[in-house]
Amino acid sequence: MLYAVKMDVNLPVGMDPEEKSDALAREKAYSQEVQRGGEWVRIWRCAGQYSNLSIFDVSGHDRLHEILWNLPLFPYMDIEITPLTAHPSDIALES
Ligand SMILES: O=C(O)CC1=CCC(=O)O1
Repeated sequence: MLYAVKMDVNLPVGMDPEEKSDALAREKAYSQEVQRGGEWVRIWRCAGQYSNLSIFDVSGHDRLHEILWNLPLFPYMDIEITPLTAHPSDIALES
């Protein structure tokens, strides 16, 4: 199943700099590991926001939840999930 996921990151203003850089490094490593596995298809920065918009291709809700729950920055995120289905006007689906 395909999902569009928007993650808004809200790091605490007074976060310890070492804790912050450690969390960011772990976030990147974890994200890239899931990307290399093929389930995290793309990630974009939302221009002008500390947010990303990502596409996931996973087995279902439970697997998506597991991936997101394990993000090191999960405690600092607001997450909006949109399950995707085929659009009848998508020329990519023409045969
Ligand atoms: O958008 C961000 O900076 C948060 C994030 C999610 C995965 C990643 O590598 O960074």
